[in-house]
Amino acid sequence: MAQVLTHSRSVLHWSPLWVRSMCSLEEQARAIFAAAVEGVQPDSVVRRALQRRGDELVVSEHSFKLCHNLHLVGFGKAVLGMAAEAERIVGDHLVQGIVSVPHGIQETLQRHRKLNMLLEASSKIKVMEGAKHNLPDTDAQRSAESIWKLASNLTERDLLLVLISGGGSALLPAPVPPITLQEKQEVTRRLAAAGASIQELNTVRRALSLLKGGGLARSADPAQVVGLILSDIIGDPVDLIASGPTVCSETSLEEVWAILNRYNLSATLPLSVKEVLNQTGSQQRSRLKDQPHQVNIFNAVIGSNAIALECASHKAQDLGLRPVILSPGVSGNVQAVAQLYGLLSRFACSPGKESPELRAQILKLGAEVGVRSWELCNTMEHLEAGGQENRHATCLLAGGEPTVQLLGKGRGGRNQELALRVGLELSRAPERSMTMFLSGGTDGQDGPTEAAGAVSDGNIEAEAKSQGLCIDGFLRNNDSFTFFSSLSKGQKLLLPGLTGTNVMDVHMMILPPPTQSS
Ligand SMILES: Nc1ncnc2c1ncn2[C@@H]1O[C@H](COP(=O)(O)OP(=O)(O)OP(=O)(O)O)[C@@H](O)[C@H]1O
Ligand SMILES: O=C(O)[C@H](O)CO
Repeated sequence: MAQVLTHSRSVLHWSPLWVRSMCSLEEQARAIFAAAVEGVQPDSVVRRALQRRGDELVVSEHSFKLCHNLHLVGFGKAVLGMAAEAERIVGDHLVQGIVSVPHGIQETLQRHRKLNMLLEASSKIKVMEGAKHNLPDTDAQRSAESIWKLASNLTERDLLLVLISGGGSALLPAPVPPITLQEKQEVTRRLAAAGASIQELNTVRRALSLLKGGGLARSADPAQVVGLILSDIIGDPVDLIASGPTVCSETSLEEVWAILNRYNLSATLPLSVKEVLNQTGSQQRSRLKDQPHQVNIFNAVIGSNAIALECASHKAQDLGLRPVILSPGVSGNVQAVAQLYGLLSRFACSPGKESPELRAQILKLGAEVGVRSWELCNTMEHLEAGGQENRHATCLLAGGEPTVQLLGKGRGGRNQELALRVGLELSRAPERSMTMFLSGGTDGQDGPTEAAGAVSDGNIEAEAKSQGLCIDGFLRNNDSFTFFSSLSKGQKLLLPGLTGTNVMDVHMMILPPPTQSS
């Protein structure tokens, strides 16, 4: 492409050629995001993971005998679609099922015409809604009791298929007596408000619950348990996703107390919680009085951020781009994540000329946001090779769940804030860059907003200025949704609607070959 910037970085000087090219990059970025989400739809993940071979059910090369002995339970935001597909696959081998799903989800899926995620009228699966606002409530507790009863009545000839996805912890509350639901909820609420991570939160939840931390699988013994898990936690830790009801974990009470101490909660815990956490090993064993010596459990992660990135990568290739996957584990402060993407764009803009300082800065920032140095080195190698090859644009893909420090009172989400911050990095970079950035939540909802995320590029600061919008002000107030809604009539927002799945966020940078970008 010829010279694309005619004079300065001001919006008034971007050539029509440049604007056209950016539009098509944006369309490509949106299509790649759609492919990432499509690849982790609840029905597609179940279809890929679960096969029928005659009277056998096959999951990741493991086969289980079917003889009208299959029982199904599920809990989480995506399990309705998973259950619908599982029922289509197992047919009349299904005896009964119960799924605990978010309040209002059936009506929402109907409204969005996601009919393949709904059960047939003749379904043998009972749908129980609960956990309004993602908080465990008495409806969810009733669902948990029904699920426990179903599991406890199984025999050794039965197969229990357990469908698990994010949001499952709130949808399967079963506090250890004498802890009440309100007390358990209060402990988790206070931990979350104090800034505890999901790993810390679920470690505590496991210790206070009858069904979490393998309790559900234990209650199903001697039946064979098969857990199919759609992961919404970085690294796909099966013992922590939905607090691991099918993973018999040895929760160390020291670890639980350490977490409660870390957030200064130990002294003010309800007495019932202290009582349960102070139980001796033998008291705990008698609480789980039917605890078997060996439980037959098989767990498989069937959908994850990494799988979404793979699907995105295939789409990018189909569109003629060079896909490079950075990491599915991006975490940490959104500001640091934005800086890292800004630096990677700079790196890609100057192949062969990058300074050792730039490389060192990238490695340092990467470590702060959960990206390992081998992932960064691998990515930089690909970016260099792409620069030398000089033909195709590179599509850099990453995923995870960064965090936003909420200081303002505006409306936004971590994806929109990230897109805005990366746009600013690109706008203020010393090199002219045609990099296009996209960040989106795979569930279709970014924070308390209607959008999943947004796209941005190095033109955003000038564009905002020409429309009287001051980016720094919006950022100070965590008001990224209001910003993107106002900018160019909301054209940069990503609005896929509710997707029915959730494997955290997808980040994407499309980096044109250096001759086009500098
Ligand atoms: N005004 C805002 N600006 C930026 N981020 C925000 C804002 N308000 C909330 N958030 C962030 O949005 C996140 C919560 O939104 P969301 O419900 O999409 O999270 P989630 O982790 O994807 O939830 P789930 O996994 O249960 O779907 C929190 O990380 C919070 O910091
Ligand atoms: O349900 C939960 O615990 C969270 O979504 C993490 O899996």
